[in-house]
Amino acid sequence: MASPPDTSKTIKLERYNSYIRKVNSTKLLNASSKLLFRATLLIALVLVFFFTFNYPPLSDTTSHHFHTHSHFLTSAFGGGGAWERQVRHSATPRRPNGFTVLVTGAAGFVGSHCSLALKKRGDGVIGLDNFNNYYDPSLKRARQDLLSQHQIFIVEGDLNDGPLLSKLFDVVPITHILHLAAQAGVRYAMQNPQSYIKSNIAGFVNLLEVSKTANPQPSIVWASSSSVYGLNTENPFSELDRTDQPASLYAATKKAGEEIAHTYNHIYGLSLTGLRFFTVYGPWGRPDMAYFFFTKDILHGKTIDVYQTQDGKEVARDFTYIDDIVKGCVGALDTAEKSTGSGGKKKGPAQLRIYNLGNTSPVPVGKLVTILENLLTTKAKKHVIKMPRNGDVPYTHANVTLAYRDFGYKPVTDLSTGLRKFVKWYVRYYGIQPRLKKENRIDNEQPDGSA
Ligand SMILES: O=C(O)[C@H]1O[C@H](OP(=O)(O)OP(=O)(O)OC[C@H]2O[C@@H](n3ccc(=O)[nH]c3=O)[C@H](O)[C@@H]2O)[C@H](O)[C@@H](O)[C@H]1O
Repeated sequence: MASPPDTSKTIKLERYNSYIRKVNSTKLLNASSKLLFRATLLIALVLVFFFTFNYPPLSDTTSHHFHTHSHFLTSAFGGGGAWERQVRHSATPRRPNGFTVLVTGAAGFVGSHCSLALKKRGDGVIGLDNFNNYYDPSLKRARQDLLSQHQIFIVEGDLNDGPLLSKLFDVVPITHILHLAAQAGVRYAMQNPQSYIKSNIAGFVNLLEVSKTANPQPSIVWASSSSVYGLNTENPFSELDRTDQPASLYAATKKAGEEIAHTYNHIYGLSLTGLRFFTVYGPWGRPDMAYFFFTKDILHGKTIDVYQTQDGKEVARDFTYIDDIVKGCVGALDTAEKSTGSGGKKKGPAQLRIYNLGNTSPVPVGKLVTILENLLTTKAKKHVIKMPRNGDVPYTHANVTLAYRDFGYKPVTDLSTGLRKFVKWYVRYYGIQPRLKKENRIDNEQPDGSA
């Protein structure tokens, strides 16, 4: 009888094979679990990276945080970009201890003149302007060209764009803000009230919101207005007077600005200086102002409306020449103390100031017209009418004692001299050659209107 097959070997072989199968499946299991683990880790890392640097912000502070990262993102990836380089080049001071000034409204009348003055003395200047069409934007573009000839870059954007403002603070260490962007114009407020709320209230608050979280906080000088004196009769107007009778929405939004400034100074320690400008005029001025459109209308033989008060008196303004205003703005910046807050909390009381910047010698509008007629050697067609109830006030007259005391503000340009410079600029800019008297002919004037 054949011996039974030696199954022990078979069993061993089977056991060995099953062992090998187990080992292989364990190896396979290990390999695939390692692969799975690495894939999970990679996905987790990608998600962490995405949500850290790209998740849309939920709030302003987040957006500030977000923009810090997004800035990090661009620079981390070497994405400094042409825009950031332009901003930095424009904002870098060229003098020891120079300022880095954000000038809002830099394509505007006062903003462009101040930007040039600050840049020429070696401060860094970065402009912000939305180039709106309240008046002919081509004039704003022409001012922009003039500034770019002096290496001043204007960022095209709106005061209400929080992320953009935060980004600017991320890109350059702004030490001062000269806040001149606003919806100006006393009479226009009756046509477009919302524009005054958007720019003069919401825009200002947005700028203050970004400033309070900046580290370090900037010192802020901003444009208030002589119109806050409204229907006051005590003159000359003093900063110590009550100012609770605004005659226009424009004036009310500027007055509100002064109260908002007090609040952000009190809570967050922002250093704030308000400047009450008195009917500023000069080369590169605003076409919506009487001295400007009177010039245009006289040259084109159009009738002009010369206002009188309700009781038939002459209407007067303390017309202030742009070069004097620029000195006032720079003086206010130079004497502005540092803000005392950081990270949205104040460490101590901060400077809060208000100054009149006027010419201290009001002139009736009729006299302004006479000066223009002489300069243009053209008789005006005048329509003398009662001042419409459109927010206008009978007169303004500035007491500038405080500005003189604190930063040596001293206006030196009378209306005749200032209007002569304005007319010289006007006829050159618009390519008009009226029958100007010899002394008014264009001679050695600089492109920016300075003699
Ligand atoms: O100090 C300010 O804070 C303001 O100044 C400026 O306002 P105003 O002083 O009203 O200047 P402006 O309009 O040039 O009228 C000049 C004179 O002409 C009279 N006027 C005006 C128009 C007209 O058709 N006829 C006329 O007689 C008119 O009654 C007035 O007496 C800025 O526009 C304003 O943004 C704000 O900055």
